[in-house]
Amino acid sequence: MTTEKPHLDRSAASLPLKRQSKHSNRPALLISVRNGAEARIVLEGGVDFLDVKEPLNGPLGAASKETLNEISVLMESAPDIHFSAALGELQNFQDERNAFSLPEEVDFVKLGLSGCRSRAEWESDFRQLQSDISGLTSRGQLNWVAVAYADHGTCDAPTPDQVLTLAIETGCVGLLVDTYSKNGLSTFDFMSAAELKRLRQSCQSHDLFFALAGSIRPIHLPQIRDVDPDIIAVRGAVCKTMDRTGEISLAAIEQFKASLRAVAS
Ligand SMILES: O=C[C@H](O)COP(=O)(O)O
Repeated sequence: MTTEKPHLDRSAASLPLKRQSKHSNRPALLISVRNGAEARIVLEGGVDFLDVKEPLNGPLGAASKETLNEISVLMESAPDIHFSAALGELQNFQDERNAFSLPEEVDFVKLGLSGCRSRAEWESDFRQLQSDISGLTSRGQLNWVAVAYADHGTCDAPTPDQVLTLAIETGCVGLLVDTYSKNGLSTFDFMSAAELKRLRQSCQSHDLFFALAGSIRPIHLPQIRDVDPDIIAVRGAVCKTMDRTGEISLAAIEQFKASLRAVAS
């Protein structure tokens, strides 16, 4: 079992978070969990960001209020680990709005933009939602992460460049590139390392962090080293049999972290 100390200080979540992990010569690690049992395993394995989502509800499927509350209690004893929550897709949020609740321990939120590209008002809807959610939470400030889908063409989402512009204009703290269709294809099946690197550089010049997800596997780590993201975000890679709808395993976390260290060294 690794006892590696998480190296991001949640008290510094107000940023600049970008490049905080660089002294360790590897990107920060985000792992998405779906319940308290998985959160315990991830906290034991060591992580920089604990993210909560329900994979059966979509790539950024929101978890239930009960799950978020259960994990919030665990996060009280992990003050140096960032806590993020997926809120689902902007196009569905109105339906879910009445049931919406966010524990105040959550530092980062992310929302998908599938179905938005062909809607003229998607940017104003995003802004409106940011402001509505601030009003619905007891937190004074939430850190928003804009999500670009590498397979935007298959889910009618804005392009990564359009999402980056939105992120800059709406005060997001970071940009996450992920995949919408969790069907075995990875971000690298849709975008080259050079394209991702260019996005990372644009993020850097606008003081945004750049996070990379999308069925990332150890085989992608050499390309990822080239891209040099601030954060690598995974779920499937640390699940038993690498099935993101399955259970997270401590052995898989340790193996993935060992691969990360090997590529970084
Ligand atoms: O936020 C990141 C996602 O949970 C990544 O999930 P995945 O590795 O199964 O594509």
